[in-house]
Amino acid sequence: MLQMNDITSGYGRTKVLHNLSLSIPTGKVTAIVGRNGSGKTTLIRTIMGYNKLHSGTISIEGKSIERQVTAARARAGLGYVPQGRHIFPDLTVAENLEMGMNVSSDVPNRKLLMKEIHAMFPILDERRRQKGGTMSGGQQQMVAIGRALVGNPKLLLLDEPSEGIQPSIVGEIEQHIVRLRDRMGLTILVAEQDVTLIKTVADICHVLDMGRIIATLKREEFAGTDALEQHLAL
Ligand SMILES: Nc1ncnc2c1ncn2[C@@H]1O[C@H](COP(=O)(O)OP(=O)(O)OP(=O)(O)O)[C@@H](O)[C@H]1O
Repeated sequence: MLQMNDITSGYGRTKVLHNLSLSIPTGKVTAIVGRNGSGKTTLIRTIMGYNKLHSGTISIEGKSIERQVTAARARAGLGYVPQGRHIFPDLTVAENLEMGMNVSSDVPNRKLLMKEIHAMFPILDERRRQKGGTMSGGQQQMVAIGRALVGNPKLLLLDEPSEGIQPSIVGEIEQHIVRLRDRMGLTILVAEQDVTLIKTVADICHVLDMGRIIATLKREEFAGTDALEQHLAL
Protein backbone atom coordinates (compact mmCIF):
# COMPACT_ATOMS: atom_id res chain seq x y z
CA MET A 1 0.00 0.00 0.00
CA LEU A 2 2.64 2.50 1.09
CA GLN A 3 6.35 2.39 0.49
CA MET A 4 8.99 4.64 2.05
CA ASN A 5 12.51 4.37 0.69
CA ASP A 6 15.64 5.74 2.32
CA ILE A 7 13.81 8.56 4.11
CA THR A 8 15.69 11.23 6.01
CA SER A 9 13.44 13.85 7.56
CA GLY A 10 12.94 16.05 10.60
CA TYR A 11 12.29 19.61 11.68
CA GLY A 12 14.05 22.33 9.70
CA ARG A 13 17.68 21.28 9.58
CA THR A 14 17.31 18.82 12.45
CA LYS A 15 17.23 15.26 11.18
CA VAL A 16 15.13 12.84 13.20
CA LEU A 17 14.58 9.91 10.81
CA HIS A 18 17.72 8.50 9.21
CA ASN A 19 17.68 6.53 5.95
CA LEU A 20 14.48 4.80 6.96
CA SER A 21 12.73 2.37 4.65
CA LEU A 22 9.32 0.94 5.41
CA SER A 23 6.71 -1.05 3.55
CA ILE A 24 3.09 -1.05 4.72
CA PRO A 25 1.23 -4.07 3.35
CA THR A 26 -2.39 -3.74 2.14
CA GLY A 27 -5.13 -4.95 4.48
CA LYS A 28 -2.82 -5.41 7.47
CA VAL A 29 -2.17 -3.59 10.73
CA THR A 30 1.45 -2.46 10.83
CA ALA A 31 2.75 -1.20 14.17
CA ILE A 32 5.61 1.14 14.93
CA VAL A 33 6.80 0.77 18.48
CA GLY A 34 9.43 2.90 20.16
CA ARG A 35 10.21 4.78 23.30
CA ASN A 36 9.50 8.49 23.85
CA GLY A 37 11.37 10.55 21.31
CA SER A 38 12.27 7.61 19.04
CA GLY A 39 10.55 9.33 16.09
CA LYS A 40 7.12 7.69 15.82
CA THR A 41 5.20 10.94 15.45
CA THR A 42 7.82 12.32 13.08
CA LEU A 43 7.42 9.22 10.91
CA ILE A 44 3.64 9.63 10.66
CA ARG A 45 3.93 13.39 10.11
CA THR A 46 6.48 12.76 7.37
CA ILE A 47 4.05 10.42 5.60
CA MET A 48 1.38 13.15 5.84
CA GLY A 49 3.75 15.80 4.51
CA TYR A 50 3.94 17.94 7.66
CA ASN A 51 7.67 17.45 8.12
CA LYS A 52 10.57 18.41 5.93
CA LEU A 53 11.82 15.56 3.78
CA HIS A 54 15.58 15.83 3.32
CA SER A 55 15.78 12.83 1.00
CA GLY A 56 14.01 9.65 0.01
CA THR A 57 10.77 8.66 -1.67
CA ILE A 58 7.22 7.85 -0.51
CA SER A 59 4.59 6.18 -2.70
CA ILE A 60 1.02 4.97 -2.30
CA GLU A 61 0.05 2.06 -4.52
CA GLY A 62 3.06 2.81 -6.68
CA LYS A 63 2.29 6.53 -7.11
CA SER A 64 4.88 8.90 -5.77
CA ILE A 65 3.54 11.38 -3.17
CA GLU A 66 6.63 12.89 -1.56
CA ARG A 67 6.28 16.14 -3.51
CA GLN A 68 2.57 16.47 -2.82
CA VAL A 69 1.08 18.79 -0.20
CA THR A 70 -0.78 17.24 2.72
CA ALA A 71 -4.27 17.79 1.24
CA ALA A 72 -3.29 15.92 -1.92
CA ARG A 73 -1.89 13.06 0.13
CA ALA A 74 -5.19 12.87 2.00
CA ARG A 75 -7.03 12.74 -1.33
CA ALA A 76 -4.64 9.98 -2.42
CA GLY A 77 -6.01 7.89 0.46
CA LEU A 78 -4.33 8.84 3.73
CA GLY A 79 -6.44 9.27 6.88
CA TYR A 80 -4.70 10.79 9.91
CA VAL A 81 -5.59 10.51 13.58
CA PRO A 82 -3.04 12.69 15.38
CA GLN A 83 -1.51 12.10 18.78
CA GLY A 84 -3.70 13.84 21.36
CA ARG A 85 -6.63 13.54 18.91
CA HIS A 86 -7.02 17.29 18.27
CA ILE A 87 -10.75 17.24 17.79
CA PHE A 88 -12.58 20.57 17.80
CA PRO A 89 -13.82 20.88 21.41
CA ASP A 90 -16.47 23.55 20.73
CA LEU A 91 -17.96 21.79 17.72
CA THR A 92 -20.51 19.01 18.07
CA VAL A 93 -19.63 15.45 17.21
CA ALA A 94 -21.53 15.78 13.90
CA GLU A 95 -19.68 19.02 13.07
CA ASN A 96 -16.34 17.37 13.87
CA LEU A 97 -17.16 14.63 11.39
CA GLU A 98 -18.18 17.22 8.78
CA MET A 99 -14.73 18.78 9.10
CA GLY A 100 -13.32 15.44 7.95
CA MET A 101 -15.49 15.59 4.82
CA ASN A 102 -13.57 18.63 3.60
CA VAL A 103 -10.60 16.34 3.02
CA SER A 104 -12.23 14.66 0.08
CA SER A 105 -15.26 15.92 -1.81
CA ASP A 106 -15.36 13.00 -4.22
CA VAL A 107 -16.37 10.16 -1.93
CA PRO A 108 -18.64 8.10 -4.23
CA ASN A 109 -21.31 7.17 -1.71
CA ARG A 110 -21.02 9.36 1.35
CA LYS A 111 -24.36 8.24 2.83
CA LEU A 112 -23.37 4.60 2.73
CA LEU A 113 -19.98 5.44 4.23
CA MET A 114 -21.63 7.42 7.07
CA LYS A 115 -23.95 4.48 7.72
CA GLU A 116 -20.95 2.17 7.95
CA ILE A 117 -19.11 4.55 10.29
CA HIS A 118 -22.16 4.93 12.54
CA ALA A 119 -22.63 1.14 12.59
CA MET A 120 -19.06 0.75 13.74
CA PHE A 121 -19.13 3.67 16.17
CA PRO A 122 -22.80 4.02 17.29
CA ILE A 123 -21.74 6.69 19.79
CA LEU A 124 -20.98 9.10 16.94
CA ASP A 125 -24.65 9.02 16.01
CA GLU A 126 -26.07 8.83 19.55
CA ARG A 127 -23.98 11.82 20.69
CA ARG A 128 -24.05 13.76 17.41
CA ARG A 129 -25.25 16.95 19.13
CA GLN A 130 -22.78 16.80 22.03
CA LYS A 131 -19.78 19.15 22.05
CA GLY A 132 -16.57 17.23 21.31
CA GLY A 133 -14.75 18.75 24.28
CA THR A 134 -17.28 17.30 26.73
CA MET A 135 -16.66 13.71 25.63
CA SER A 136 -14.32 11.36 27.51
CA GLY A 137 -10.81 10.67 26.18
CA GLY A 138 -11.88 7.34 24.70
CA GLN A 139 -14.98 8.88 23.09
CA GLN A 140 -12.86 11.71 21.66
CA GLN A 141 -10.57 9.09 20.15
CA MET A 142 -13.58 7.60 18.38
CA VAL A 143 -14.56 11.07 17.11
CA ALA A 144 -11.01 11.55 15.79
CA ILE A 145 -11.08 8.15 14.08
CA GLY A 146 -14.56 8.88 12.68
CA ARG A 147 -13.36 12.25 11.35
CA ALA A 148 -10.54 10.48 9.50
CA LEU A 149 -12.89 7.80 8.15
CA VAL A 150 -15.35 10.22 6.50
CA GLY A 151 -12.55 11.07 4.04
CA ASN A 152 -12.79 7.41 2.92
CA PRO A 153 -9.09 6.61 3.42
CA LYS A 154 -7.29 3.52 2.19
CA LEU A 155 -4.61 3.81 4.84
CA LEU A 156 -5.37 5.01 8.36
CA LEU A 157 -2.48 6.45 10.37
CA LEU A 158 -3.06 6.26 14.14
CA ASP A 159 -0.60 8.09 16.38
CA GLU A 160 -0.65 6.66 19.94
CA PRO A 161 -4.39 5.96 20.11
CA SER A 162 -4.10 4.66 23.69
CA GLU A 163 -2.46 7.80 25.07
CA GLY A 164 -4.37 9.35 27.95
CA ILE A 165 -7.12 6.75 27.77
CA GLN A 166 -8.32 4.65 30.70
CA PRO A 167 -6.90 1.10 30.48
CA SER A 168 -10.44 -0.34 30.49
CA ILE A 169 -11.28 1.64 27.34
CA VAL A 170 -8.04 0.78 25.52
CA GLY A 171 -9.53 -2.69 24.93
CA GLU A 172 -12.41 -1.06 23.03
CA ILE A 173 -9.97 0.88 20.87
CA GLU A 174 -8.15 -2.39 20.13
CA GLN A 175 -11.42 -4.02 19.01
CA HIS A 176 -12.19 -1.06 16.77
CA ILE A 177 -8.77 -1.26 15.10
CA VAL A 178 -9.28 -4.96 14.38
CA ARG A 179 -12.79 -4.31 13.01
CA LEU A 180 -11.56 -1.47 10.80
CA ARG A 181 -9.15 -3.94 9.24
CA ASP A 182 -11.50 -6.93 9.05
CA ARG A 183 -14.83 -5.28 8.22
CA MET A 184 -13.86 -2.13 6.36
CA GLY A 185 -10.77 -3.66 4.77
CA LEU A 186 -8.61 -0.75 5.88
CA THR A 187 -4.85 -0.79 5.91
CA ILE A 188 -3.63 0.63 9.23
CA LEU A 189 -0.38 2.03 10.57
CA VAL A 190 -0.38 2.46 14.34
CA ALA A 191 2.39 4.11 16.33
CA GLU A 192 2.29 3.00 19.96
CA GLN A 193 4.18 2.48 23.19
CA ASP A 194 1.45 0.22 24.59
CA VAL A 195 2.87 -3.23 23.96
CA THR A 196 -0.40 -4.96 24.91
CA LEU A 197 -2.30 -3.02 22.26
CA ILE A 198 0.30 -3.91 19.63
CA LYS A 199 0.23 -7.59 20.56
CA THR A 200 -3.56 -7.57 20.22
CA VAL A 201 -3.93 -5.73 16.91
CA ALA A 202 -0.72 -5.83 14.88
CA ASP A 203 0.19 -8.19 12.04
CA ILE A 204 3.72 -6.86 11.80
CA CYS A 205 5.74 -4.62 14.10
CA HIS A 206 8.75 -2.40 13.48
CA VAL A 207 10.85 -1.22 16.40
CA LEU A 208 12.02 2.37 16.06
CA ASP A 209 15.01 3.70 17.96
CA MET A 210 16.65 7.09 17.45
CA GLY A 211 14.99 7.49 14.07
CA ARG A 212 16.01 4.09 12.74
CA ILE A 213 14.16 0.79 12.43
CA ILE A 214 16.24 -1.60 14.51
CA ALA A 215 14.00 -4.68 14.25
CA THR A 216 11.03 -6.00 12.30
CA LEU A 217 8.95 -8.76 13.81
CA LYS A 218 6.12 -10.83 12.42
CA ARG A 219 3.05 -11.51 14.56
CA GLU A 220 4.24 -14.99 15.54
CA GLU A 221 7.52 -13.49 16.73
CA PHE A 222 6.00 -10.92 19.10
CA ALA A 223 2.42 -11.96 20.01
CA GLY A 224 3.14 -14.66 22.56
CA THR A 225 6.67 -13.60 23.48
CA ASP A 226 8.42 -10.81 25.34
CA ALA A 227 10.45 -9.81 22.26
CA LEU A 228 8.94 -6.31 22.14
CA GLU A 229 9.53 -5.75 25.85
CA GLN A 230 13.16 -6.77 25.35
CA HIS A 231 13.61 -4.36 22.46
CA LEU A 232 12.10 -1.58 24.54
CA ALA A 233 14.03 -2.68 27.64
CA LEU A 234 10.80 -2.77 29.64
N1 LIG B 1 8.75 20.55 16.54
C1 LIG B 1 9.93 19.97 16.76
N2 LIG B 1 11.09 20.65 16.52
C2 LIG B 1 12.30 20.05 16.72
N3 LIG B 1 12.46 18.78 17.15
C3 LIG B 1 11.34 18.08 17.41
C4 LIG B 1 10.03 18.63 17.22
N4 LIG B 1 9.12 17.66 17.56
C5 LIG B 1 9.84 16.58 17.93
N5 LIG B 1 11.16 16.83 17.85
C6 LIG B 1 12.25 15.89 18.18
O1 LIG B 1 12.18 14.77 17.30
C7 LIG B 1 12.52 13.56 18.00
C8 LIG B 1 11.42 12.53 17.77
O2 LIG B 1 10.21 13.01 18.35
P1 LIG B 1 8.82 12.32 18.06
O3 LIG B 1 7.75 13.18 18.64
O4 LIG B 1 8.73 11.97 16.64
O5 LIG B 1 8.96 10.97 18.91
P2 LIG B 1 7.88 9.95 19.39
O6 LIG B 1 8.49 8.60 19.24
O7 LIG B 1 6.58 10.19 18.72
O8 LIG B 1 7.75 10.31 20.94
P3 LIG B 1 6.49 10.28 21.92
O9 LIG B 1 6.20 8.83 22.16
O10 LIG B 1 7.02 10.95 23.15
O11 LIG B 1 5.37 11.00 21.28
C9 LIG B 1 12.74 13.96 19.46
O12 LIG B 1 14.12 14.06 19.67
C10 LIG B 1 12.07 15.30 19.56
O13 LIG B 1 12.70 16.10 20.52
